[in-house]
Amino acid sequence: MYFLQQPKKTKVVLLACGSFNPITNMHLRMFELARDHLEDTGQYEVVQGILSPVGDGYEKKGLIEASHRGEMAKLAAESSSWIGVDTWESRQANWLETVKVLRHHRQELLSREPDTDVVGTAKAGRKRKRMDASNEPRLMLLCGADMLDSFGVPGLWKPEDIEEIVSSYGLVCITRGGSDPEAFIQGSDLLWPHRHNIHVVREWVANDVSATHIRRALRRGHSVRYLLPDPVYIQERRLYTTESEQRNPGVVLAPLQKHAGRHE
Ligand SMILES: Nc1ncnc2c1ncn2[C@@H]1O[C@H](COP(=O)(O)OP(=O)(O)OP(=O)(O)O)[C@@H](O)[C@H]1O
Ligand SMILES: O=C(O)c1ccc[n+]([C@@H]2O[C@H](COP(=O)([O-])O)[C@@H](O)[C@H]2O)c1
Repeated sequence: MYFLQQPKKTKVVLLACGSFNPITNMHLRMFELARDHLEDTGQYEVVQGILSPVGDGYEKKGLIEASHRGEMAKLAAESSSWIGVDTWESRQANWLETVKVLRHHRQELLSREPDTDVVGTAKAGRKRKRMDASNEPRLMLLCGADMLDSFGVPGLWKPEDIEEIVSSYGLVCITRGGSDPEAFIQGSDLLWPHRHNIHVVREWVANDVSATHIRRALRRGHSVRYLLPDPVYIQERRLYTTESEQRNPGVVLAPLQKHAGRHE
């Protein structure tokens, strides 16, 4: 009797870059949606999710210190067994293009010491062994549809960076009100050749919670409970009140004008 061998699943690590100012329930939900979608194809096993808050060098209007954003993200991720926060990006002195953040994390994955690959006896001690490229998990960028749309903003992303992201890494994009990722890919000569590397995940439960809405509610003294994982950290430090917004008064990086519709 012959049994068909199950093809080996590709292990995937999802990386989400963004302000997370502050982290919302939807930021965490993106990971769950992406994992279900990829694993439903039968081809992938999602093994890790990484939240990478952008550094202070991003200087976006209303962006509070990376230390606070990172801490809130860490507290939020405590509820997950597979999503974590990596502050490497936010600890860099200057803002970094997303492709550089991806390169860094791929390098980290390559030099990671997986338990299964540890060789040597107790006497010899643990011996470091580099993971070979064949069992290296694949790193993919996770984003919402507005971030995909931003690829089309002239001068915002370098075309060669976009090309590298979609060809060498791959993209998982969660739909978001007001964006049509399929139409965007269809209309882009840069993305179309790499369409098989771009996974569009439809979020059927319309959920357009955004950090902008949360910051606005906080400025007005309104409740943000159930929109984000832990409002206590914010309340105790009086973050996102009018006074705390003075850190980057009026600063909107030229590239960020893409957000003009959603940001005050
Ligand atoms: N409601 C949502 N649906 C789908 N994707 C989302 C949603 N909220 C955030 N994202 C995605 O999460 C990532 C990080 O987003 P970001 O930190 O900019 O959050 P945001 O809520 O859009 O913030 P802001 O309102 O300050 O622009 C981006 O890829 C963004 O597209
Ligand atoms: O790499 C780029 O050229 C690039 C251009 C614009 C934005 N990004 C990244 O996209 C993310 C956008 O986050 P946000 O909160 O401004 O929507 C953030 O992580 C930025 O570093 C990256």
